[in-house]
Amino acid sequence: MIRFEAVSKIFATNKKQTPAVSHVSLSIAQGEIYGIIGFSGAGKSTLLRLVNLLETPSSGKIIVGGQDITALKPRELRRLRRRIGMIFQTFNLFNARTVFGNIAYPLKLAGTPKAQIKTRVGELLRFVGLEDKADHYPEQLSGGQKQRVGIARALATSPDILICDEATSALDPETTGDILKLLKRVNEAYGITILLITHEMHVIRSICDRVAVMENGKVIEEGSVYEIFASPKHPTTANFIRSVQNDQLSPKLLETLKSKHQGKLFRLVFKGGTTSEPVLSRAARLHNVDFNIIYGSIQELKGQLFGSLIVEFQPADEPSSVDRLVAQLAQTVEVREVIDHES
Ligand SMILES: Nc1ncnc2c1ncn2[C@@H]1O[C@H](COP(=O)(O)OP(=O)(O)OP(=O)(O)O)[C@@H](O)[C@H]1O
Repeated sequence: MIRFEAVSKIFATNKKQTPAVSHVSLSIAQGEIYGIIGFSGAGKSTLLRLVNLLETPSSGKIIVGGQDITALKPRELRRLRRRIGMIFQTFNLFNARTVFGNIAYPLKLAGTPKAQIKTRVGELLRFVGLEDKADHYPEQLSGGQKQRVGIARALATSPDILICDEATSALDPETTGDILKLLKRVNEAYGITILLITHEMHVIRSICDRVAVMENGKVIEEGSVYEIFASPKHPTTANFIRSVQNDQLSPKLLETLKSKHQGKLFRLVFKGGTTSEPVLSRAARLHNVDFNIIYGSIQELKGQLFGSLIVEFQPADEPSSVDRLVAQLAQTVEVREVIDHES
């Protein structure tokens, strides 16, 4: 659906060259929700804006729906842009137009007859849950409601692709959750491919199928959300994951735990189909070791379990039983003893 082939974008200002995007190659399949994550300045916005040619690439090809868009004539480009809806962090609504007027705007531009506009806007208002707000002005709406209007407007011309530029970054956590659910519904109900950029890993975890991690204009890691969460390869990716995992011990917390617990501490990392309880309790019973789950979390991600626990093992009789337990657990989960601060 969308393919970047060795795409670069260099901004040239006052004799200074800024390579915002460097040799990026990516493929986004039809119907997928694809996330691009990175810190500020990584090049995410520039990459997103290349999809509808709000920026033109310095080199490389961008293929959308089988067409190399860098070669489009102005008229074809206008047609392409109608197939790509866009929503923004700051909503970008027209303050002087009502909610109805905002959503109707792209349809008016496309020359849609009045009666058809009325029907379509009505449908969209129902879809985003704002039927009662048609005559309100943006300043009378909350941030979440404004973004719903932004989404309805972006969907007005029935695009195949929706691109989202930090669409939830200005919203509180609860409203963020509602907007993410709405985006998921957009994807499922209309089969629209969604490409979003964010600096928040929880956004990726909530709705994306695949993710690319960007740093200094480059894609440093790419894959399914599960693969990336379960086995991050790049330290920046691991940092993003830590920001939502809440299973890392600070040196201070480790000290406190060690002073309270006499047994050995182990981190058990669960990936894929293993479940925490039966694996752990069965093995502990077999080897006559008491266990105590101290810290961590296991969660479901894309239908698979994933996460880690810090567990204390205390042998009921002989100390070597802990070694045998660890050897058995290591066949199904990753096990490592927690001795010092974990980096
Ligand atoms: N129009 C421009 N002219 C010159 N430099 C630019 C321009 N737009 C972006 N840049 C530079 O390109 C780099 C990438 O910027 P970009 O906005 O794409 O990153 P980002 O990951 O989206 O960051 P943020 O989340 O802060 O927007 C930065 O160094 C930025 O300063």
